[in-house]
Amino acid sequence: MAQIDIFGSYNNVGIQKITDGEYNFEPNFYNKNEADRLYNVLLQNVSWKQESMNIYGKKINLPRLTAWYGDTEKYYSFSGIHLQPLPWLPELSKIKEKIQQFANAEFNSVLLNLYRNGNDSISWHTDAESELGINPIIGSVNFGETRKFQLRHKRTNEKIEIDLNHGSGLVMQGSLQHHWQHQVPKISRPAEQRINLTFRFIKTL
Ligand SMILES: O=C(O)CCC(=O)C(=O)O
Ligand SMILES: [Fe+2]
Repeated sequence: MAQIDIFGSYNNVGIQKITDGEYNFEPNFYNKNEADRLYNVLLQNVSWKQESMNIYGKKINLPRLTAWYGDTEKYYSFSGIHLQPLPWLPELSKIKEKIQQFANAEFNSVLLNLYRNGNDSISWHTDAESELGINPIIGSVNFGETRKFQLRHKRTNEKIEIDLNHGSGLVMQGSLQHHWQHQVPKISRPAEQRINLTFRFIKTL
């Protein structure tokens, strides 16, 4: 298999069964017009916040803006941040319906990330918080700048890279969250803003 660099497979559209997990990538989840419209609606109407983390007593801003929407009785925490979801915006509910169909799964909340430029990022982590249960299904939708989404197997260090383009949809499922970490690294080239939505199902606590 031809390897361009340390990351595997660039040609990874559709359902991909990988070591210890699977994902489904659809670059044309939304057409250009619809993606353009949703990008603008979300940029303007989502309540973007600068959240911070406490690391060894120091307040560190996350390198991106975030927002959290969902069924209002759900509570969620990640990286030590406790959030109470905002009630669904109409456009977010519509995106939820569409990604539910694609993922063949139900979601009750969405975490949104706004990467303002190439300096914004999310570092290696899993979405395997206990509230999400065993083998969580995560539905991701992307607007704006194309950014690299990287997966890294925790044991074998195997790596996969997916370009998450404007209007794309990605579902991570199976045991993927337990065996693979993912990240969106910083880039040095000039970059426009990017909006990512990750839909999740949080079990009632
Ligand atoms: O921006 C992305 O594509 C990934 C975001 C992510 O991993 C997360 O919010 O947990
Ligand atoms: Fe994640």
